[in-house]
Amino acid sequence: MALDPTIAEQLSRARADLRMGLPVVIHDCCGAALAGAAETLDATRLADLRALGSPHVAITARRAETLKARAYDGDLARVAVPDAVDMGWIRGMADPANDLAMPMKGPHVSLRGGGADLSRAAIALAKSARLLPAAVLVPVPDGPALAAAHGLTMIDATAAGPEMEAASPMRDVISGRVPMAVSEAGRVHVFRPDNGAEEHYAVEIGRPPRDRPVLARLHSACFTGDVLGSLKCDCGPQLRAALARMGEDGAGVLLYLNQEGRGIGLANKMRAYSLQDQGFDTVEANHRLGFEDDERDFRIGADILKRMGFGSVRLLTNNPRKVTMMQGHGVEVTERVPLQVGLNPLNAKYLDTKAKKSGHIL
Ligand SMILES: Nc1nc2c(ncn2[C@@H]2O[C@H](COP(=O)(O)OP(=O)(O)OP(=O)(O)O)[C@@H](O)[C@H]2O)c(=O)[nH]1
Ligand SMILES: [Zn+2]
Repeated sequence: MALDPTIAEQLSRARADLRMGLPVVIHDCCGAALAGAAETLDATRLADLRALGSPHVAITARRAETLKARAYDGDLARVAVPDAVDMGWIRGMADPANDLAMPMKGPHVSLRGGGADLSRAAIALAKSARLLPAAVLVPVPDGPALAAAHGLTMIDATAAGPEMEAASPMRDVISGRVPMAVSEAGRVHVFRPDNGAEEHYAVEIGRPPRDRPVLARLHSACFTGDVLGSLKCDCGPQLRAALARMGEDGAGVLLYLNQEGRGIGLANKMRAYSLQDQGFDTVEANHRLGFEDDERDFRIGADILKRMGFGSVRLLTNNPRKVTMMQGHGVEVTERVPLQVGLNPLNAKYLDTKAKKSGHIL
């Protein structure tokens, strides 16, 4: 029936559940598990999980490396939750905040064999909910019965994998005129993905012709830099310089993509900042949290540009990866236009790390 939620809709519900601390049922051909996010599960719900069997905590191989836990499943590790531990232990497995002050005591017992697909889906869900990429799972004999009995969201891991990998169709919801300091001919377009994820915005300056390369900027949201004027990064000055340049030229398009913290969300970015205060650089901090260096989905930017009718761009960026990604997703980059602004004593090391480890051109 058309009223039945699609897998994309079920995943969106599951993200909301996990953010609230409510476990979800994940199943595939071979079994089922009850899964909660390590960040949000509480003691009562952990007790509920324990009443059903022996839980394990699933963490990414990046996080496992820091904890010295064996990642037998390649990209992830499933670590048995000892009987005597409480939620503090589970949070310690997921959150590196106290790694240095109070290291987690091993040895950690990693599970081996038996398949890790349900754990993989649970980590991917936690990550896409912008939580720490770690989940607590307990195998259950009859997933559908458990979900029905308690009104829990149920996810088919086999369908969820490809759905989470796929780019969600984006709707052009509305646009409105916004006169701006850099140009009175400003217009903001709002794009909404079908899968219930964040909206993204396109700021169009003037009326750039669609049949010629447009001056374009893909700007990833940075609340601290864009709004607060943080000196830890160069985002605020880059945002303003890009808009100013488009204003001077009389035409351009700036995509404001809600991919805060290179796609890990503001809470996780603040966790990364705390680690940076402990001496780790921007890339190491992401890894200790269990993330990759850059978790952004660059297809979103390419899709929005194409939907607006732009097939080729002069891209304002210092990041060669953005150029490759645009080309790979059907947007021709006729020129990379450097955007080097906002260097200050407090972000010099950060920019140096981006040049050395992430290939940015200084
Ligand atoms: N995870 C994480 N994200 C950060 C950090 N500092 C800034 N960001 C985010 O990084 C994104 C900006 O990415 P950058 O790498 O500065 O720039 P870029 O967009 O890849 O490249 P340019 O086009 O040259 O600016 C924004 O989403 C910021 O919120 C940090 O230390 N850790
Ligand atoms: Zn920033």
